Amino acid sequence: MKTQKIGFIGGGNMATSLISGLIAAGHEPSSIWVSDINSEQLKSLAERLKVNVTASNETAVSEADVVVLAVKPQIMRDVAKQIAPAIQQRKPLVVSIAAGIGERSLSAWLGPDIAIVRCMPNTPALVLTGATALHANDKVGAEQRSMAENILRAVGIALWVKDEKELDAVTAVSGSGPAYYFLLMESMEKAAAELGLTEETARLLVLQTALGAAKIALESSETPELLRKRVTSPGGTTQRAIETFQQGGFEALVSKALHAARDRSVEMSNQPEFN
Ligand SMILES: NC(=O)C1=CN([C@@H]2O[C@H](COP(=O)(O)OP(=O)(O)OC[C@H]3O[C@@H](n4cnc5c(N)ncnc54)[C@H](O)[C@@H]3O)[C@@H](O)[C@H]2O)C=CC1
Ligand SMILES: O=C(O)[C@@H]1CCC=N1
Repeated sequence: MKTQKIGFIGGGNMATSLISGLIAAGHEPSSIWVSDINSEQLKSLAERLKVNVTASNETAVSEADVVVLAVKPQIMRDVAKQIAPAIQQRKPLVVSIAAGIGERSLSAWLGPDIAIVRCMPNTPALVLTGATALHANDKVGAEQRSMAENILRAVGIALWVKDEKELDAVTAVSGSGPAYYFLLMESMEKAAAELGLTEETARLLVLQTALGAAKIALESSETPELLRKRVTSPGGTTQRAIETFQQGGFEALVSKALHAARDRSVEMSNQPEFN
């Protein structure tokens, strides 16, 4: 894997996370190419990460065994059509991280017989704690599957899903998920301030508690429900808070929010510009 040449089309937030992770995992910066229309972004990537940069998407493709499409979904069609001749010539593995763009659309834009892996990463990739789900089209061979998996594994966990449709649920759970936890952190910090704690104390207690809860849940063989019950002394403070959450419809609201995100993902993939 370490000798694979990887071309990133788009060098923004997610691409920068992936590239940082790949380099931290031992991938040679000299075998990574990044193209972007933003010259400042390219300059910063070249200086900080010592990767090859270019303003030409075709050049990034022509150097690569794996091409990672990391531009916004809204411009994916134009970018894919622009690089299609270079892709057809080289036939690299194409890995797309764009939300809502289906393999059928990518395949139509890039031309026939292209091995495509579509995936949904999340922003904790930036701190090497990402969660990504991947799906491969029927042109992807075993070696290419492990190439794609290795790229995403460099920034966290990577799991395959059988059906491309599952990526809509994945988007609702882990793609958007960091924002849900941030919302809970924001709300807890505000409430802690109302209870008289300083901003700094509130922030540190909320963040360390989130980290501790995630760590204990990951390291324990017990379910979150059981772990919650362990914190909840009968008749105590936690019980009072949990009852307040449940009386306010917390679980139903979480379910409604995830369904709404999943439905939006489906809706986005049906938009004319995504097809
Ligand atoms: N931010 C998130 O939480 C997640 C984002 N994604 C997906 O990752 C992709 C990238 O998102 P971000 O990195 O957050 O966006 P970003 O805006 O930080 O990066 C996109 C980059 O593409 C560049 N670009 C624009 N037009 C271009 C062109 N014609 N050719 C080459 N480069 C061009 C921009 O200058 C920018 O640097 C999106 O498709 C998004 O759906 C996936 C999972 C999570
Ligand atoms: O909000 C969005 O549409 C993208 C997909 C997952 C995270 N951000």
